[in-house]
Amino acid sequence: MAESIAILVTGGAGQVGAELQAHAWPAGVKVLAPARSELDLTDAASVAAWFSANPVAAVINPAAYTAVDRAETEVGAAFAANALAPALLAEATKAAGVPLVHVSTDYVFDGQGDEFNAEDAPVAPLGVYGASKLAGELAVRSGNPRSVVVRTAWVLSVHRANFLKTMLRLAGDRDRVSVVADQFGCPTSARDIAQALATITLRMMADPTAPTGVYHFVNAGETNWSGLAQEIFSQSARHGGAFAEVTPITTADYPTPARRPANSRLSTAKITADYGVTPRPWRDAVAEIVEELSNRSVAP
Ligand SMILES: NC(=O)C1=CN([C@@H]2O[C@H](COP(=O)(O)OP(=O)(O)OC[C@H]3O[C@@H](n4cnc5c(N)ncnc54)[C@H](OP(=O)(O)O)[C@@H]3O)[C@@H](O)[C@H]2O)C=CC1
Ligand SMILES: Cc1cn([C@H]2C[C@H](O)[C@@H](COP(=O)(O)OP(=O)(O)O[C@H]3O[C@@H](C)C(=O)[C@@H](O)[C@H]3O)O2)c(=O)[nH]c1=O
Ligand SMILES: [Mg+2]
Repeated sequence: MAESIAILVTGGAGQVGAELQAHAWPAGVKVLAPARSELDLTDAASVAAWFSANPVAAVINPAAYTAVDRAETEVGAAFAANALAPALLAEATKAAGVPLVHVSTDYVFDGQGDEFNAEDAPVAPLGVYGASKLAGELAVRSGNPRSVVVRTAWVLSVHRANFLKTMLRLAGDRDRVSVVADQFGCPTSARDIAQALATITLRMMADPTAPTGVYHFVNAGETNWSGLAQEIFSQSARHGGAFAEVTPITTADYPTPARRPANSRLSTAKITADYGVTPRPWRDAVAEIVEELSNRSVAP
């Protein structure tokens, strides 16, 4: 039997990391998802030791510090995970001669205008999280030219904490939820991102001349957080789950430590053209996640 090929997936307990582990990889591909205790991404010695003990054919890096508001005060932790760790992974993958596929965010943009942002639109993060993720992008691109940075946005899944699960929890004990209606973007299933990352990674492993650089991947269409909340509740109600009326409010009505972009829309034309990845509508992704959560909450 042929030996299997290993891929390192960081942040395996996160939303995207969990979906990458659950992904149906081709026979012969094995995913390694070490715990923090085995691989400390922010420690150069730990990263070097792990790579010398574990030969891999590619690295996918969804690990990140994702607490947007807390990052405003935990600047060191945000930059360690979001900028230093990608720099160390870029160095290690460059030395090993293998591709690095890194995950970034719409929060690198300041959210001017109302167009779908292309990959080369000017970046200007509004907060520490976005600034740390931008530093990570630059470290990846300069540290390993055989790399792809995939920016995504508004990630939803059955895993961990995310906006969808927060809304269902809030609806469990109140009839009405106030949600901002002046920040626009594209909700995205962590499962769909994992699929896109797998497609890119396998192609890069097979073809050293595969396209590199920055790509956007989000589900198709657009909404605002208030519209997303309404869709979550109407899907949930269909399954007999929690429901709340949504009161649309402005950003000014919902003060937070970190500023967020008013326009987070991302254009996906480039990933479709170069990698043949075509996102499904965001409502289909929401429906799948709400259904999966509602099946779980039904006692067997
Ligand atoms: N969530 C979102 O809405 C969006 C996310 N993104 C990006 O997508 C990627 C995936 O996000 P998502 O899956 O939601 O993230 P999660 O917050 O769900 O998971 C992040 C994972 O990274 C791990 N991690 C954090 N810091 C470190 C560290 N220093 N060393 C090792 N592991 C670490 C966490 O470990 P632990 O389990 O111990 O906490 C966790 O498993 C990230 O790069 C994020 O910036 C982009 C746009 C939107
Ligand atoms: C819980 C809640 C949030 N909101 C607002 C706050 C914010 O503007 C918006 C979304 O709330 P969140 O806390 O999910 O937002 P946030 O954590 O900023 O989500 C971001 O996470 C990072 C990691 C990313 O990379 C981004 O793409 C984006 O998904 O909704 C309300 O208006 N009402 C509410 O009851
Ligand atoms: Mg949040």
